[in-house]
Amino acid sequence: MGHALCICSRSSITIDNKRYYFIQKLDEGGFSYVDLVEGAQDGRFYALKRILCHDREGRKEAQTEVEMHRMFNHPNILSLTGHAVMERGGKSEAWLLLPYISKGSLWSVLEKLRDKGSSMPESRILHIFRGICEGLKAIHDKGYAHRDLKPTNVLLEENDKPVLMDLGSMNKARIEVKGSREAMTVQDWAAQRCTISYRAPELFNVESHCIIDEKTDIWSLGCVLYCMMMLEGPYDLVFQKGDSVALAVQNRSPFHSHAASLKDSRRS
Ligand SMILES: Nc1ncnc2c1ncn2[C@@H]1O[C@H](COP(=O)(O)OP(=O)(O)OP(=O)(O)O)[C@@H](O)[C@H]1O
Repeated sequence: MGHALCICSRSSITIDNKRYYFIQKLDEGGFSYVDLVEGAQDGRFYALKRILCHDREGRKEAQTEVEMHRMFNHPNILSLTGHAVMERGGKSEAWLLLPYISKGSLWSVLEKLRDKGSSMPESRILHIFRGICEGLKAIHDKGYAHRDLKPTNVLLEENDKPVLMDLGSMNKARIEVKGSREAMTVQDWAAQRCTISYRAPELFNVESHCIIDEKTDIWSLGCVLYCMMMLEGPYDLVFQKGDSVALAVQNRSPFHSHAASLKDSRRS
């Protein structure tokens, strides 16, 4: 575990005895802030993800995210350069130092194409999709599932190599549900940690006696492929219109619901 962290000046931090300069804010996730920092020694850029831990459970979750990164050494899974825990005024933050991927997320690339009225060529879709599959396979081969695969959680390197990120929702692939209380716990967890428009149907209404496994990722993978082809996810419109994604996912095929929503939005 990382240690020896201090704030040396307003604009620099030290992790594992190495100093990093703050450059700019990059993004804000649902559970974290991400800043761009530069290594004082190596001159490289890194993304510093600061996860706010409100309680012991939050600290445990952040620690799990660190362990998930450490479990993999795969070209399609984001590696972890360093890690530290910062305690301030009774609150704690877990800091994850990650290699900075300058091209940003797959979603930002798709958004730009959509804004230009362009599309992604099939060969490019297949190249990116293959890399995502390889990263996912590495996770599944170790008996884990990502659980929050979506275009904003795939970073693209300059050569379009996809890198899976945000391992904060990852857990053991096989979850045996025994009884209604356990089913509700899994369902509530999924509602918090698995993005609604990419969430597999079995996580919306978890049955009292069932096995949840890595197939949840395969559902999300299909939604990501759809998004690369259509420049929006199959349930994005349903979500934007405020309709029930849970119903759309469980009762209708995505293509059907997407086509219906498109028709509706054209009518209005
Ligand atoms: N290594 C990186 N290189 C470049 N950008 C990054 C990197 N890590 C994170 N980001 C940016 O920060 C955003 C938020 O990061 P991340 O998804 O890990 O946070 P989160 O709090 O778990 O977010 P979410 O609510 O989407 O689950 C990403 O969508 C991406 O734009």
